Amino acid sequence: MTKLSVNVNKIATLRNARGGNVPDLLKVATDLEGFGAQGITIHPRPDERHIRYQDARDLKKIVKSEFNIEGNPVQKFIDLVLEVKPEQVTLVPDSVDAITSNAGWDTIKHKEFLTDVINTFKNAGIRTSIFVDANTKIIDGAKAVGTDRIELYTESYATGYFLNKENAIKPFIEAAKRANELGLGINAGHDLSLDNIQFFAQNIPNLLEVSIGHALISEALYLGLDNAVNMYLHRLK
Ligand SMILES: CC(=O)[C@@H](O)[C@H](O)COP(=O)(O)O
Ligand SMILES: NCC(=O)COP(=O)(O)O
Repeated sequence: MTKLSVNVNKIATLRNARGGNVPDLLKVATDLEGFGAQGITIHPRPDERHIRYQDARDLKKIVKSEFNIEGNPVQKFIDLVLEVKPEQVTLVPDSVDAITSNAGWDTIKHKEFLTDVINTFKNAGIRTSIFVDANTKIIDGAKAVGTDRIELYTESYATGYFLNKENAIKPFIEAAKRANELGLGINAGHDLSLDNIQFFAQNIPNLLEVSIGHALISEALYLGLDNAVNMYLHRLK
């Protein structure tokens, strides 16, 4: 079964727009779990434009499902993750000024750095995942740096889905096949939506987890959070 982890960055974006506590991020996270979400994901960015570092500490106290913290492992992020100790940390190579994540790791070029950071987190008992493109050489490199899992960066799948979904998913099937051969766990995320999730989950063997934020929160404006979560769970069965 593929777990659904809901990324609550957009709830924090909305809250920060007025500077108060509406919507209440902690209540939303608890309610999402009540609706069936099997994980909560956050991606604090250095400018704290949505998730604040304090949110990570506060969420840790109330999240009962799997807590996943994503981000670029700059020292401030590493310190936060080691303090909060989520179940999973996902390393993402995003630049400070990126609007959103826009690339996976070059696991060959950054082999030494990734090996070092992954060791630090694994020694602290935190499962590691690294954000990667669907490329078999990069997956081989992911194995070499010692990560427990990879998170497949699905933007190209989501963009290609409406043009030709068979073509769009091909590299992801290849990448997943290699990851399975190497014993790497497989997560996926970025621009997954109610439109494209079922085809993805049906075609990727041993897909352990998807983290979804932007589309799910947008869809919930029409459907409500409870319905949106349950529609994803139904498509992931
Ligand atoms: C790694 C990934 O794809 C997501 O975490 C995405 O980057 C969400 O971040 P934003 O909400 O800042 O776009
Ligand atoms: N890791 C991907 C994630 O958390 C959510 O990405 P998106 O659904 O907001 O594109």
